[in-house]
Amino acid sequence: MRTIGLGNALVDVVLRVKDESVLSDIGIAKGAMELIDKDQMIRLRSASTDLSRSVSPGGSVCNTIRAMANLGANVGYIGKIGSDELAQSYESALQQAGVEPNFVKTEGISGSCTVFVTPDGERTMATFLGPAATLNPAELKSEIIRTYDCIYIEGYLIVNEPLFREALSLAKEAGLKVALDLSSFNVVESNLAMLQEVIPAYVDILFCNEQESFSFTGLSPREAASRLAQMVDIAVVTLGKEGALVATGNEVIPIDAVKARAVDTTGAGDHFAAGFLFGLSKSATLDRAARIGALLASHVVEVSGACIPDHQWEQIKLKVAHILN
Ligand SMILES: OC[C@H]1O[C@H](O)[C@H](O)[C@@H]1O
Repeated sequence: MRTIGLGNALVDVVLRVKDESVLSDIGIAKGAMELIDKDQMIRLRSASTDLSRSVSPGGSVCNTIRAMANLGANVGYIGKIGSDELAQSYESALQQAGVEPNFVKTEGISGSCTVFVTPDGERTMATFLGPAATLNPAELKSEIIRTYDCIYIEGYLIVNEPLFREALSLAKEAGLKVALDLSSFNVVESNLAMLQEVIPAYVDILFCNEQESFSFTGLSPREAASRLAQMVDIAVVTLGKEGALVATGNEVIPIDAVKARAVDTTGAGDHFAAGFLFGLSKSATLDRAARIGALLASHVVEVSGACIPDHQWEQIKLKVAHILN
């Protein structure tokens, strides 16, 4: 199964902060993602009293696609970047991982996400979309999309409604499976009606975490998983340390988390999705695919930022092969 990702191409600047007061100072709810403009981004970064900061390629779907490529999957990515150094390093990080990049390029600085990591490891994000926000439906190339079997889209794109709708209908017309991640509880709350319309109509595989599933259904995780499985073929509700629920038809399969010493939850859901989609691409059962997801999530939460270090992949691949066999 060849999978193409579509998302906001963003460079992450991960700031470890000493307590949650930073979040109330900047007015972002813990665990949420809020959009900010360039001036706000500059102000935030210079005002932040962070304990440490690191820069790495991010963007939710891009994290998933890069991790799938590191496992050896056949994957591509569509996103829009600027003309700065960040854009160059972003593109080469993808190429190095083996992703087929399909970037639309424009003038100016690339989008970036300021990720605040509090001492409990939770991440809260302030995103300057930059060029990513201007990716438009005409820039989606159907001749590229139709060479894939599955498209993976992030819920963050809902704010760009024409693009979001065009991607869904292009993919469906071309016979691709559509996988969607709900991205953030506040994105779900602000776009509930649209999601209620498009999910049953277009989506085959839905990923969300506990908060997002609650914002969408108002139900407990297990009830939500069952409800979502009435709308899509496969619904995955991730539960952090409690593991995940995978639902299909009338069946809900609980999946244990893989124990980890979590320092930063950035990219945990993205890596769960990577492992799960990789498993499906190898015709694994839902249980095994989700166990690969849990494995990848356990690795990424042990590092700062959303990138598992290169040297860990050989060992991860052995563990994945063990799960698949
Ligand atoms: O899911 C985590 C990702 O969301 C945002 O898109 C950040 O870029 C981060 O890497």
